Amino acid sequence: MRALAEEQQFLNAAVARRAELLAQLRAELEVAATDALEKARQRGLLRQFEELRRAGDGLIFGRLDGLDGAVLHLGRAGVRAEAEDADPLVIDWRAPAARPFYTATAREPQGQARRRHVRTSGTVVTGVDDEPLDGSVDGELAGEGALLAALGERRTGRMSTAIATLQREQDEIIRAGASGPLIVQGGPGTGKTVVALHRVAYLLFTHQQLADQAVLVLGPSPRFLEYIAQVLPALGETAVVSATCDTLLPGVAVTRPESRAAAEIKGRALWQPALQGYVASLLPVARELRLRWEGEFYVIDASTVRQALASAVPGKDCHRARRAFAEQLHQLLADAVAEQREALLNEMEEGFEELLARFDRGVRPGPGIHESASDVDGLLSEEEIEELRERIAGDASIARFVDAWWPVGDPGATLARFLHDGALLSRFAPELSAAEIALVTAEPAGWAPSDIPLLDAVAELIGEPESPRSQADFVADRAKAQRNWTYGHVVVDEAQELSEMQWHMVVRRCPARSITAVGDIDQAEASHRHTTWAEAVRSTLGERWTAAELTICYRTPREVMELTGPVLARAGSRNRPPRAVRSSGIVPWERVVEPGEVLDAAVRAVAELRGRWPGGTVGVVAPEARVAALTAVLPEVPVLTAPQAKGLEWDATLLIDADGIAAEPRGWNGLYVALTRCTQELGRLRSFR
Ligand SMILES: Nc1ncnc2c1ncn2[C@@H]1O[C@H](COP(=O)(O)OP(=O)(O)OP(=O)(O)O)[C@@H](O)[C@H]1O
Repeated sequence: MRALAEEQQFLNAAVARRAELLAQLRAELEVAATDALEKARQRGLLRQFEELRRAGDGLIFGRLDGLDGAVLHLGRAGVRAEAEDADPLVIDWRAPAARPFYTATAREPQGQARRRHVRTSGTVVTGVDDEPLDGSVDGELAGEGALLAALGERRTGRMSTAIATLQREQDEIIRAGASGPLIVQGGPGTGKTVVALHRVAYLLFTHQQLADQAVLVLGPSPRFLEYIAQVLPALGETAVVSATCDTLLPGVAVTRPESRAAAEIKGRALWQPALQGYVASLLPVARELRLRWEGEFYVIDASTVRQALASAVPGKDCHRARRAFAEQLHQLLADAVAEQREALLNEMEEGFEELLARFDRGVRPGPGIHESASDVDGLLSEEEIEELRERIAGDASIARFVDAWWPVGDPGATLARFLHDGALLSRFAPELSAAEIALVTAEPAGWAPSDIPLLDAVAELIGEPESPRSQADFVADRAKAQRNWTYGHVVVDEAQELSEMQWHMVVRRCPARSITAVGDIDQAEASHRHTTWAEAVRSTLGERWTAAELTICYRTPREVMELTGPVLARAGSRNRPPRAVRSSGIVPWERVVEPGEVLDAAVRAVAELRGRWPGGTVGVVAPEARVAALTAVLPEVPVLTAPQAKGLEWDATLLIDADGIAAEPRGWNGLYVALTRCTQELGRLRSFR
């Protein structure tokens, strides 16, 4: 009771101080910014304001009592004390000082005597959980009571934050350095998504420059992005773009499905060199160029053109190479004009002194151009040649000449032509068999998911014409609008699904390779053939990545996890399912029904589950062939295939026709996913076929 009153008193003070700070920030933000510096400051203030505004819920959630008597309160955002030089009233959960809250144990107390979880509802403290770190209790979990309470809560269908109950192995990944790729393997329910999103919040807090570069979060499906949507703003982050691999290219949408065979072929890394070769073959071949300038023809010989191409092309995309070549051509033409004039003058000098004198007067430079030797001998000075070059560079007919000689296609048309031409495919992708080429060329028009990374690769090779950049206020909007935006960090969830070409697309978005990928290689459902992370990333990251692992399953109760071992083995995995942290006390059940009774039995079972989990969620997972019929009779619950259920969770799952799921492509992996979606209860319906 004393503890509750003590924390209530502290929370009251924090609430009052937050209100004060919000009022101060609001007043500062009302003053219009005049210069760039002031605007940058205002953006910082706005960020602080937003963070503090959102921190109303969870203003404090924890407290550390040091062995030295020091007391620290932790919250969703930092709250400054009134006195300038005083310690903060509440420290942000991402600050280094907050770390022992997640990592201190009885064995390694890190200078702490006690960890306290403070539960609040709005501005009222509803409970405290004390955990002494003096060795009197030695649990594996940090704040076990609070964690189990959080895990036992009803699922709302939207993901919630876990800042109060993050565990040590999760915290280590969240706060890991971000200078290179980190791949996190974790079985179902081990908190991979939790870790990925909290890591984004942590990195943005710790590395302020990331707020200007934006962070990209890639998820497997729009449904999944919706599921996690409110977690990041709740964590206080706005500089984040979330997308799926299919929606990464501005203005491009997937318009058709595809076969697994086609997706597998088009996901292979071989397309990267194949597309490079094909796009390079579209470069113009050096030849003599005849250009017209102010009524005269000028000739640039083939070897000069070859040299200009050789210096313009390497290391550049087509648009940039063409711009570099055009610049050289402008100079070459200006020089040719000057030379021709010199030759003409020489000729004239020989026989027509009088004419020369008149001509010389005629080309006298205009105001602003310095007198130079040319006025004396009729030659063009360097300044005049420069002025001439500028006129050539700005001339529309010269630009048209370059465009016609060096046409740069649009990425979509370029890729479509390539994919539908068997001769080109066998020339540039010799690894493909005749049957594979036939399959690719027979694909209909329009973009399938596996075309998007190819399109991205071609777009990168071709580059962008010069166009104005988005001026949107928020960095996330600017990043989203620009295909070749360089992100400060990329997080990939369900990364096991990525094909090699999709991995290329990810790396292109962050050439510095500040990437965190989380996934479970055993839940892979996509058509590629990887069974290890090393295989999946060999073509993009090589050996240069760090591995981390999550080993504890927070979601699925022990009773259900016990069913998963044999399924995982049938999926061909050498891994063991993660260890479940808790038991629900509910034994998974199974009913066997006649084939004609599946729909009725499903309706009855869902009604029972919904009755048993009021205020919670129920999800149904079934083989694809059964989804439509089940959806028709179960309009109130999601009915999904195993791949669609990936990453989601419900209080109770009804699994229909496990054998049917196992018989689908990569079906045992799918069944492993389906079994592990529930937080409380698993029911199964089986029918004889
Ligand atoms: N430290 C934690 N505190 C509270 N809840 C947690 C914690 N870690 C994980 N959870 C909860 O456990 C569940 C599973 O987490 P999450 O979805 O991140 O797992 P996952 O590894 O991505 O699972 P899957 O691979 O099956 O999609 C979620 O409900 C999440 O909120």
